[in-house]
Amino acid sequence: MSNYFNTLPLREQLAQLGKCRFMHLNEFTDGVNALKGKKLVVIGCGAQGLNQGLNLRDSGLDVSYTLRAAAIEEKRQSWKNATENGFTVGTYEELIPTADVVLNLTPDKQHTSVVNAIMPLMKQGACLSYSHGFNIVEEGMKVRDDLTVIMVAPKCPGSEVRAEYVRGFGVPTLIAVHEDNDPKGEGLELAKAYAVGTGGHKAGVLMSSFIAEVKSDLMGEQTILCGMLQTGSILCFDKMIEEGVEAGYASKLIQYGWETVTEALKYGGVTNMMDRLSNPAKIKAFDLAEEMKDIMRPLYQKHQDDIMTGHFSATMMADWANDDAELLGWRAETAETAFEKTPAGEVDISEQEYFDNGILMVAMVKAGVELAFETMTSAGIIADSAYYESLHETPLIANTIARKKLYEMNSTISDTAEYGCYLYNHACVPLLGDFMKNIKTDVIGRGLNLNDMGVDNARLIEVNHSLRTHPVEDIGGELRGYMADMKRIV
Ligand SMILES: NC(=O)C1=CN([C@@H]2O[C@H](COP(=O)(O)OP(=O)(O)OC[C@H]3O[C@@H](n4cnc5c(N)ncnc54)[C@H](OP(=O)(O)O)[C@@H]3O)[C@@H](O)[C@H]2O)C=CC1
Ligand SMILES: CC[C@](O)(C(C)=O)C(=O)O
Ligand SMILES: [Mg+2]
Ligand SMILES: [Mg+2]
Repeated sequence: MSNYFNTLPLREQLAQLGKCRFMHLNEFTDGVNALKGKKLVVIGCGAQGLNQGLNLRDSGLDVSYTLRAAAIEEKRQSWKNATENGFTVGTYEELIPTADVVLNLTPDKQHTSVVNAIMPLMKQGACLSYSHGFNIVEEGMKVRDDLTVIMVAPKCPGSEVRAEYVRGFGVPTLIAVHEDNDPKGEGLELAKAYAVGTGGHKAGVLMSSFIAEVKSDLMGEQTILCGMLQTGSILCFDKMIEEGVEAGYASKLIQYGWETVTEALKYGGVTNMMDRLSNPAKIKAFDLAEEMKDIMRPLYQKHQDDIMTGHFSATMMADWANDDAELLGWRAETAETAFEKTPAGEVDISEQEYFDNGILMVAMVKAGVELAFETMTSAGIIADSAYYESLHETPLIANTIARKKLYEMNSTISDTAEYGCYLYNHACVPLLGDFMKNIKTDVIGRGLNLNDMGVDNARLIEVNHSLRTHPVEDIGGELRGYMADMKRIV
């Protein structure tokens, strides 16, 4: 097996990267019909497996779980997740031969061995589905010619896939059919029905390609979504402690601050998040973000370049072959950071105070979202997809930090995202070292404390214009518009 993307001619690589079309609700009038009466067998019952399975069953589909033998014998957490929710659980030999659709929801590292184990057991003409295309695109997995291969990738953590469905809505989802494996031409109909079953069609479905999904998903998770929030948490906390801010206050400001400031992002993009600041604070955050964008741009470009060339996947796979030594080392190191070990204090922080005393955090979110979006789109990722992988998903990841800090974020996301997050963090903390030397508590911890809130009109107009005309705001306004429309329909 070798990197599939790298085997394609350039024009085909570009065509696949640029494949992305927002699908309208009227393209889903057939609902889950293409999957009705079919047997869906999910492999793995973790973050995505459990939550997607619950939604698909509630949408009237026949869902059961197959787990590796040891998980069943030892009644592991995955076995408990499935059985306690009333699902049938069986071994590969018992369930895979009965499946019309096999949903591979095991960690990416396991895909080659899992797919090789189940392929000989799969029915002639059945369908194999993924929620992330790493195995196909980066490892070059070849799937039996008679099998249809699709992808249905929710653009959010598994917990939100379920929570949004229960609220009567869904999460934006990217679907794709592997062009080498669509023998009966039914891949798209199956993927659409699956997206309806998870509720994704209500929030927005992008019809894309395995390649575009992998190259954008990896980029988002490594940089703004997880890497930047981890780096920002560590740097902001350490700075506040160095400057004498009370530790419990500093811990709380960060743990809940990301969630609060990105809630504004969710409703009205970067513009609305920045509008929550006073005029002098907005100009300060804007300048800090511009400075950080200049410092971090080469790092964002390196991550995107390494993802495109396959350097990133080769590096991570080398770690897989080395018993995850780097991943486990970084995980242990994160658990020992001062931010992680300092509990949030019993102190009240109002919603507005998170903005006023977290100007640097707002600037970090702005810089990270814009850089990730700019870097992805300049590499050929379509704006809709880049928006979901930068701005849209940031609040969903911030929610996990509010629950249980970086531990919760890194255990909720996939192992692939966790590895990329640490990789980014290791490069970004030293990169921002000199910048952080000039940071004081006026922008993190205590606020500007100005007697005169006046600003120069011309400068404010310039800043507002720059915020409102950034391309992430254009596509964001359009896509959030679809989501608001659909919320009214539900
Ligand atoms: N985490 C997320 O929110 C997102 C994940 N994805 C993608 O979804 C897929 C699943 O990821 P995620 O939900 O994070 O995975 P998890 O780590 O949460 O769950 C993995 C499940 O697979 C089982 N498993 C692990 N190793 C094996 C193995 N060798 N053979 C069989 N089963 C195994 C585990 O059970 P046990 O160990 O008990 O056998 C567990 O039930 C990945 O492709 C990921 O990239 C996509 C979008 C978001
Ligand atoms: C952001 C990380 C993610 O891509 C996701 C939840 O979408 C993952 O792989 O977990
Ligand atoms: Mg993702
Ligand atoms: Mg991912």
